[in-house]
Amino acid sequence: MQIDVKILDPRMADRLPAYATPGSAGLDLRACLDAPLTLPPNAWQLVPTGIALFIGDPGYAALILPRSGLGHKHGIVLGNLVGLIDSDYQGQLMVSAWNRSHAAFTLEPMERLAQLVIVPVVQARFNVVAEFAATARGEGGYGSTGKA
Ligand SMILES: O=c1ccn([C@H]2C[C@H](O)[C@@H](COP(=O)(O)OP(=O)(O)OP(=O)(O)O)O2)c(=O)[nH]1
Ligand SMILES: [Mg+2]
Repeated sequence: MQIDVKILDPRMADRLPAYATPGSAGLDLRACLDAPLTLPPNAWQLVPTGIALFIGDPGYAALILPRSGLGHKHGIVLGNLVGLIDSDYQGQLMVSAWNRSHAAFTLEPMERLAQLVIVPVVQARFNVVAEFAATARGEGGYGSTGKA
């Protein structure tokens, strides 16, 4: 599929998100910063990416996810845990960078900070009923099927 993109910071012109390998699901997003940004332990900050996407089709959305290496090795994850980009959003993609570790971490300008995944979406309509059709599970949850 094709998605319209705006380059909001000229430095992004030759750094547009790209799939690193033919099988990649994620597109890396960069920290479009003018200077290094140090996040003390347990600090978070909204980081611009320098680009805007317009997905345009309500049958799709984008998710912003942490990068595994940064998250596991340095504790740099997302302040909102997962970012959800609506198909009608046209503003700059922003990444809430959260340093959940006990050590300060410095983000360098243009460093790959997080990743974006395009996903299909179903918009549901609700049908109000008094009773649901019976199922084997019914209202059972939270371990109701046993341990083994
Ligand atoms: O990590 C994120 C999460 C969201 N957004 C943008 C795109 C999204 O479409 C919009 C709104 O996000 P969301 O609906 O999750 O936030 P909200 O707090 O419910 O704001 P709103 O009232 O604008 O819907 O903000 C980002 O740029 N980065
Ligand atoms: Mg919202």
